[in-house]
Order: sequence, then structure tokens, then C-alpha cells
Amino acid sequence: MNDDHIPVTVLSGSLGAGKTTVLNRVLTADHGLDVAVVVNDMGEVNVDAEHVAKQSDLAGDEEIIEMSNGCICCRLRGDMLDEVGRLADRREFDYLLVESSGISEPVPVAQTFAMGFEDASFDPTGTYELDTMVTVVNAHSFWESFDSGSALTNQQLEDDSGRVPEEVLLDQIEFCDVLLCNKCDLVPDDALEEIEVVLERLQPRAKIIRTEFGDVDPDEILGTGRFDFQQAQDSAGWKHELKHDHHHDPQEEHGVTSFVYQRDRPFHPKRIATLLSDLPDELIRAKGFFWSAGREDVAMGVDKAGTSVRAGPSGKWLATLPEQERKKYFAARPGLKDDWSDEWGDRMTRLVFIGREFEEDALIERLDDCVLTDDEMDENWDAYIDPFEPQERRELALTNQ
Ligand SMILES: Nc1nc2c(ncn2[C@@H]2O[C@H](COP(=O)(O)OP(=O)(O)OP(=O)(O)O)[C@@H](O)[C@H]2O)c(=O)[nH]1
Repeated sequence: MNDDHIPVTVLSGSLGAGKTTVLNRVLTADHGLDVAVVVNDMGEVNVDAEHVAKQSDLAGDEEIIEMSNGCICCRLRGDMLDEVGRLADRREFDYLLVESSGISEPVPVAQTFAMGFEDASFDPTGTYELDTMVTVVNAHSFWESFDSGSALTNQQLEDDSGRVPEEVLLDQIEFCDVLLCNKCDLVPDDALEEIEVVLERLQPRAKIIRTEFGDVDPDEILGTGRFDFQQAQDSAGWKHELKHDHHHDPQEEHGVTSFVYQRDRPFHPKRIATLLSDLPDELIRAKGFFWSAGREDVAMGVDKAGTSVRAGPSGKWLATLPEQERKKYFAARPGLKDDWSDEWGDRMTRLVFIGREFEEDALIERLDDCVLTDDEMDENWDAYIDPFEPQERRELALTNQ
């Protein structure tokens, strides 16, 4: 921690998860810090900021900056920096707490503080230091979504990039240092254990803390020094499982299962597209890439968050790169070569599935039915219709709602 930098904690979490409640708790707690606050509301009126000011009974010299009519992860990125730059000029506070809107993507918000933003007049890197990324999870709606076997949230708002709340919530969970499992009073204890297992599977690095009405010890979210951009970026459970694909056997705990599906033969494009549009509802997360026969140029990415499924071209196979470039790539990433095949290079399938009470054997069998048969291996794959790349769009969003 740089002593002359102002530490920053960012609170994320879906709408109504309890971010403002946590913020108020922290502002009224006795931690000896002068905290300045940025509150990002999406609505016309800055309800939260008014609420915070009222509830926390802030003295006139405390600072609350309201950012509304846009999201600090996209449209208001530069504006937020201008504001915190002005704040820093006065330096009458020693901690900055940011409540992002429910639909803010955490990565760009973190990047804004950790690396600055090209369009902004203020460069935060000499003044601020990102200390802790906190995600508040609404345990009650998270749990209900399990039981309904469907969405992780039932809000239908899309953010500016057209992503649905479930995808954003998963980003918020997968990219954070501390997870506050809030509204625990509304959920029975055994369900809480299950929720924790799911959260751990999705995000093994984060510290998980159960809260009711945001009753967290401020030390758990202020001045923790836990944030590390690279670690946060690499910390998603699915990345962890892919990288340490030590266990292809399903890992089961409290009915929560995760496993890596890996095959070196391609899928039949039509069959895998059909399967991807009909994945079990109990699957909370699917992520990774696969080889679709006929697409020896690009890997297909899969991203399932709750009910939303996206599948489409996600990057060239390394095997398509010129020898020199490929060598450089491998040199920088030892260990990557382990899976290389003489015939097909890195063309292969590696998919991580995380779900609750779903029948993994049945899913594995269905996936295996999508893999090319011996006869199909000898066919002309170019004749297959590619459902993953329609004319106008590079990405096909398969949404099975
Ligand atoms: N039962 C229960 N209610 C809670 C808890 N935490 C917060 N609430 C209530 O849930 C509602 C939403 O809480 P907020 O703190 O405003 O949530 P938020 O995440 O800031 O919401 P947005 O700013 O709209 O995204 C409020 O009515 C809170 O009083 C909790 O642990 N249990």
C-alpha cells in the first residue's frame, strides 16, 4: 500500500442487494476514517445519494458525489474521474468509497482506478489506489433463483452493452476480493451453506462474509489491501478449473457440482448448437471453448450465466499462427504446450460446468453425442452449416428463455 495514496473500495452488486445499506453501515461505524463517497444511480433521480445523506447523517463537510443518468463503468467513466480528481485536490478525506450501480461491470470500474482512462483529464494512478472490490450478493434472490431453476435474478434491465443482469452479476462475483452474502435473515441456514458453496465455486479467491442488513465489520472492506488486478482477473472459478484441470471427475459438495469436459475431437456444429440452446436449468455457469468441425480457424467460446447463453467465435486457434509467432507465444507461457496435438495443434474442447443438483452424467452423454463419430471424422466438414456465424453478426446469442 502506498501511504500517500487514497485507498478506494468499490461496492458492486445487483439492484436491491443491499449496497446502500452496507454503505450506510460503514459511514456510521466508528473506524476513525474520513470517507468520501461516490454513488452511481441509473435513474433520473439520485435516490441512493439522498438516502445515504439522510441515513448517515453526514456532517456538511463530508463528501458525497452523485453520478446519475449513466453508468460509471461506461458512459460516466471519464466524468467520475473528473469528479474524484476535484475531490483529491482538496484532500479533506482519507478513504474513497464507491457504490456502483447494480448494472455496473466491475472490470472497467476497477480499470478506471487502477489504470486511469484515456478520455479523462485526471489520472488517478498517482493519487488513488484500489484497495478492495466488494460484491454484495442478495442471498435471498440468489437462493430463490436456484429453486425456480432459472435466472440468477429476475430483473430484466440490460446494461449499455446489452448484457443481461445475470451476466453482470456473475462478473461481479467472479471479479472481487470480498463477497458479502447479504439478506441472510431471509434464507434458512442449510440454504446459506449451499449458497456459500456456489459462491466459492464461482470465486474461490474471495473472502465470503454473511451479513444481515449489511452488518459488516468495516475492517473487512476498508483498508484490506486485498485488491490485485491480475489476481482478480484470474480468480474466476471457471478459470481456476480450466487451468488446474486436475479433476475431470465431478466435484460435488452440498449438491453443487463442477467439472471440466474435455475432448480432442470436434463437435458437430448443428448438434452442439442445439444442445447449447437446451442446457439444464440447474447449470449456473458454463464457460470455456470448443472446436466446431469446419471451423479450424477459430475457437468457439461459450458463456452461460444463469439462463443467458452465448456461443460464438472467440479467437483464433494458436495452430493458425505462423510458426515464429506461435513459438513466441509458447515461450511466454510455459505449460501451455502440454495439450498440443501433432495433428490438430490446440484445436480441442475445454468446457467448465458449474451447477446445482444436475445430472452430470446425462450432460456428459449428451455432449458426447455431439462429438463427431468415426465416420464423420472422414467427412468434408466444410460442407457443414455453421450456425455460430450468421452473415451480419459474429456472435450468436442463444437465449433459452
Ligand atoms: N430483509 C433484509 N432486507 C435488507 C437487507 N439488506 C438490505 N435490505 C433491504 O433491501 C432493500 C434494498 O437495499 P439497498 O441497500 O437499497 O440495496 P442497493 O443494493 O443499494 O439497491 P440499488 O441501489 O437499488 O441497487 C432495502 O429496503 C433494505 O432495507 C437484509 O440483510 N435483509
